[in-house]
Amino acid sequence: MRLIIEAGRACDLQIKYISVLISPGAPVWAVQQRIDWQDCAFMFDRDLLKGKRILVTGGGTGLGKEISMGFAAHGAHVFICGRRPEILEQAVGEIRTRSGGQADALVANVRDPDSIEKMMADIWNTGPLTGLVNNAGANFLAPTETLSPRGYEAIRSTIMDGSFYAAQGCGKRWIAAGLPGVIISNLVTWVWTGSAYVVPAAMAKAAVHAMTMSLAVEWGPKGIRVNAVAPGPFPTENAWDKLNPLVETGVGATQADEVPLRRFGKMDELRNLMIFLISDGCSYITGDTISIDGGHHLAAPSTFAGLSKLSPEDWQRAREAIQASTRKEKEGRSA
Ligand SMILES: CCCCCCC/C=C/C(=O)SCCNC(=O)CCNC(=O)[C@H](O)C(C)(C)COP(=O)(O)OP(=O)(O)OC[C@H]1O[C@@H](n2cnc3c(N)ncnc32)[C@H](O)[C@@H]1OP(=O)(O)O
Ligand SMILES: NC(=O)C1=CN([C@@H]2O[C@H](COP(=O)(O)OP(=O)(O)OC[C@H]3O[C@@H](n4cnc5c(N)ncnc54)[C@H](OP(=O)(O)O)[C@@H]3O)[C@@H](O)[C@H]2O)C=CC1
Repeated sequence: MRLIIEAGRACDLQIKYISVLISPGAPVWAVQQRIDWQDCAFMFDRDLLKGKRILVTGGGTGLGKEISMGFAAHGAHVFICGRRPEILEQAVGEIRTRSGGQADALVANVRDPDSIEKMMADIWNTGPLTGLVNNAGANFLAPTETLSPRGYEAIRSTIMDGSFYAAQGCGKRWIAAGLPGVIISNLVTWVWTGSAYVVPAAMAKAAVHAMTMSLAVEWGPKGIRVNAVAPGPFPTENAWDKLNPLVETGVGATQADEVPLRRFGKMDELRNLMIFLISDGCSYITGDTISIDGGHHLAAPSTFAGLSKLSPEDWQRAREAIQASTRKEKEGRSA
């Protein structure tokens, strides 16, 4: 909680500065929304994604919700999925209201291929998708020697299996119908650097990086583009609960001060890259993983290497804090 407040404070500073210019006295969230849409409107035509139908896995929270918001605001019909119906319904309401665009939610568990297949069939019943964003993710800090098979499996299956089955579900339908398509996976810069203490996530994201290059070649002749983005730190509630649960866990990966651009990423910046990559204007880019991290991974503090100073007692407290966050999430799940 402390660290979320810190991230919020860093964000507030930027927002306050701009709020003086735009709307003095407006609540911070309202100013933020107005700034977000202004920036997007300057960057792209608001009809850029008209006619597109895009699934964003894990689109009910965090980066997935923000990306979905950007697509819908540029004319796309977005579909979001996750395991918590209430969270998804809230997100759909927010996306429709803020973007003025179209959004629908489906409950699905990307760790389960049958659940993904059912979701794809349900979506295709109303028309084909034109794009997929593999965004659903799972992660928590832990010394690798303490991980149980179930802990490893939870992370690997969400990231690696989920991205594979979702890509395959779309790809096979596009190929059968002779339709083009676009796939973008949301990775992390650890695909190049690795990271201590989040080894299953670093491994699984690297696997999806390999899938990106491989499928770009296999499906390129069929008109299917496959790319990925590798963000640096963009603070979200869930990611920070799982990756920065204690005062002691504030090291390189989740800190802004060693990013060469000296700040966290902004949602608008990620949205702009995603809108570009999924649009027809980007038709000659495939097989690439594009970093969006303010130069973080090149300056080398972008991992959790600094956590080697934690004691076993610190790790126990970290584990309890992370698991309290997971328990809170689980209360809302129906899949
Ligand atoms: C340079 C960049 C900087 C920033 C990079 C940010 C990169 C971001 C990556 C992210 O993806 S952040 C996303 C965070 N959001 C989530 O993780 C949402 C989804 N999370 C979940 O579903 C859970 O948190 C889960 C634990 C991953 C899986 O849930 P599931 O219901 O399957 O789990 P459980 O039954 O609760 O646990 C399974 C297994 O895992 C063990 N475990 C859980 N927490 C810990 C821990 N902290 N340490 C060690 N082990 C843990 C748990 O004990 C279970 O194992 P068993 O005990 O049953 O053997
Ligand atoms: N925040 C950051 O700084 C960075 C994030 N990323 C990546 O961005 C993505 C989003 O992260 P972020 O927004 O921070 O975190 P969130 O936890 O907010 O997002 C993860 C989303 O995935 C969904 N999800 C998790 N497991 C499953 C599952 N089995 N089936 C369906 N949906 C699932 C969750 O919903 P539910 O639990 O309801 O199923 C949630 O909406 C992740 O892939 C992450 O690795 C990459 C680099 C940096």
